Amino acid sequence: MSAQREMKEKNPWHMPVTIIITVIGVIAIVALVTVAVLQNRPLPQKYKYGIVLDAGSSHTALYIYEWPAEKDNNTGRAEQKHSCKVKGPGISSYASAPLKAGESLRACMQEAEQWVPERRHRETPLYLGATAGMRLLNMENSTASDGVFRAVEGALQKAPFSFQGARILSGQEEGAFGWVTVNYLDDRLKQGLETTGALDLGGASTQISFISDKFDGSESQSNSVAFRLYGNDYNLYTHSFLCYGKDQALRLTLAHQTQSGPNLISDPCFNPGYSSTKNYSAIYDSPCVSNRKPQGAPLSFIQEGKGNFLQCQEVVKNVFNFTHCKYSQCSFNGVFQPLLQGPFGAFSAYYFVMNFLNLTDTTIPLETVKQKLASYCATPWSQIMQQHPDVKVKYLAEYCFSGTYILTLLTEGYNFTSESYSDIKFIKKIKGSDAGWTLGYMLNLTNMIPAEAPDSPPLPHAGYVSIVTIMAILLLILFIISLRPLWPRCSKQPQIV
Ligand SMILES: Nc1ccn([C@@H]2O[C@H](COP(=O)(O)OP(=O)(O)OP(=O)(O)O)[C@@H](O)[C@H]2O)c(=O)n1
Ligand SMILES: [Ca+2]
Repeated sequence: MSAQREMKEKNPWHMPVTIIITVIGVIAIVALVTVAVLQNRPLPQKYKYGIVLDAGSSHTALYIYEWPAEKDNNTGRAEQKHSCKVKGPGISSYASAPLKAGESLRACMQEAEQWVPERRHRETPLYLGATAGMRLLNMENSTASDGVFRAVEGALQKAPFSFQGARILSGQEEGAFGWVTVNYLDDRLKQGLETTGALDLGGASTQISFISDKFDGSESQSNSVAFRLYGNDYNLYTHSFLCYGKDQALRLTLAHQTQSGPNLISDPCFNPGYSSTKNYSAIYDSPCVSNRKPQGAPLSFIQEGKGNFLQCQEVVKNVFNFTHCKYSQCSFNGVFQPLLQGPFGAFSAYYFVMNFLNLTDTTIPLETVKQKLASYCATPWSQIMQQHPDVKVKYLAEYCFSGTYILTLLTEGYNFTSESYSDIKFIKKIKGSDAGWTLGYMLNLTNMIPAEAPDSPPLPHAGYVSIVTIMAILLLILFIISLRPLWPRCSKQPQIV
């Protein structure tokens, strides 16, 4: 008993000095880790916002983007926080009542005031970009398009945001910014990965944009856009076909079918049993077809559906001109196009139409897709209406035409084959943000994509915390080992009998 007590007394771990040193050591290490971790902890997130109005030919939509405030041009990604569809038609339809174009935006602007925190309102940039509808109106009647711009500018200046102007995007910009959006959202630009081509189908124009290894811009400079993004150089091929959006293309096919000014056309692109009276002046009231209006045509004609996909395809082919090409290769209408290089993301009306037709799966062979579309086109109009009571009749009536137009544009126009068709993905959103030109447009105007790769901290925060903790534990172990001379030597000592 007394030997045991003696040993206890000699055990340095029971000596006050050792205990104090150990406690101080442990406290110092815990304090070191805590301070290091807290000091370098990411600051609480603050967000910035940007608003873009997409004034398309068929409608206007407002998009609100949000991104972490400290990381504008670094690692944070801008994301779509909210979107609002403006009620009514596109702003170009208000040519004769421009003030109404401004008024139409009010409801969505009020929504934007709710979605962007009030303290950020004044610094939030607001842009309006108009596309093919306003391009056509400007060609047709520039006074009217100026009037529409004045009215929408007046309405947007009243908003509490930092209005940065309303303008018409060039076709090149529309194509290029759509491509930037898709690749930015997929994180392909920052990581320097292989990029995705962008296919955008609107109501009045359509864009195709992709990187082709065979394209350096020299063969057709008007189709070339050069970028330096995150330290990588890109030479993008892009083309916008004005009048080849879905609605204008329908006018082109109707113009083709009404060349001789008949009272009745039997239209293979509409379901059997569909019948509608249309005004000649309404069809030809667009610079895309105005010069083709037949002389002495009656006021109106009756369009009757025949529902024949193959015949519809023949009618649609007529809107593409393949007779001339001054380059090594062309898509159509004498426009240069390098060899297709996928993958591709196809959005806007490509998605709306193919999604309605249940044909977004491109792993299905192209022949099967055509058969399914043929069977949709042959379905009686009464049955289609019965099956889709909630779909707008205008859209519903046009899906056979639209599906046929999309397949014809892709295969005959752009030269997609049965194999390369599967390189296309019909998409609406990427990681919660709509595919379209608006995000790319805002990123460009706010300089949010740097030309050079941003400097990033050598270690992410989690890695930093782990290393500091491991080092501190190692120090503690070292410290304990350094106290070894003071360790009790009793337990393993041979017993002397
Ligand atoms: N559920 C829907 C929604 C739209 N559409 C069609 O899709 C086209 C509009 O596509 P969108 O990308 O919104 O065109 P805009 O941006 O308005 O036109 P643009 O880009 O040419 O200016 C219109 O023809 C419209 O009839 C459709 O078929 N089904
Ligand atoms: Ca559009």
